[in-house]
Amino acid sequence: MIKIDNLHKNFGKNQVLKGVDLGITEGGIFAILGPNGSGKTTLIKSILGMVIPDKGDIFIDDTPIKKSWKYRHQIDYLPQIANFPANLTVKELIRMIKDLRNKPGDDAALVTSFQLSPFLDKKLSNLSGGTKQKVNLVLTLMFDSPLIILDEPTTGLDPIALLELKKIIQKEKVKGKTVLITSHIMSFVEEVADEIVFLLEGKVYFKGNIDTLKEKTKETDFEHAIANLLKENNA
Ligand SMILES: Nc1ncnc2c1ncn2[C@@H]1O[C@H](COP(=O)(O)OP(=O)(O)OP(=O)(O)O)[C@@H](O)[C@H]1O
Repeated sequence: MIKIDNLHKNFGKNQVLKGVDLGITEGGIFAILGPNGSGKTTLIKSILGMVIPDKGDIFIDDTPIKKSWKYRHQIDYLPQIANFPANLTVKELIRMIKDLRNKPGDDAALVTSFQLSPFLDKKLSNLSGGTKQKVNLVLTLMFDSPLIILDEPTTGLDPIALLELKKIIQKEKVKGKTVLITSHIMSFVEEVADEIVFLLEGKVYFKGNIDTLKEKTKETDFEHAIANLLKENNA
């Protein structure tokens, strides 16, 4: 579904991606991990065409994304930081995003799952951080696209919302969707991810499932296995 060849991206002197090669097959949940600043968001934004790489190619369903934009209709994206127009109500924002995408969106079940009904007529500026994140998730997950990209979806969520999010992501996977997630919450990653893609030093340092990672690092616990990857590299 996604193929990335030798991707490079610099921001000035800061070489963030230094030859990323990655293949993501269709169907399943893939966690993109790595220390702060390792380039996870840069990689995601490159896939979305929001960051233009200096070198390398990205293919989605065998088509290069360069100079193309139509492929983005097939992607539902949750940005790490969402900037909502403060004066709109939640209901108005949901309607606006549906109009903008010109696609039917099924928000009702998500509003129920995240217990957002009492907030529908409230202005976005009056919502708490966690409630804003739930709205952000509704805006992303209400469309039925084959590829879902979630940048730090767990930020600010309470335990009930976190449980709902896990259920929703698993349901999407069962439907055959491909889900890319970044998260610093290792327990969440361990529960949902089929595969780990670990970025370090601008490259994919490890790709595989959690059992393989544990074997490779000789750790029985996932969090320690990840820490071990970093130690191994002296990062
Ligand atoms: N638009 C930009 N202009 C300049 N530097 C940028 C820009 N976007 C990202 N960077 C830099 O690129 C590096 C990678 O950032 P990125 O946000 O991709 O990392 P990340 O792995 O997602 O980090 P985190 O775990 O903290 O979210 C950082 O050093 C960051 O400062």
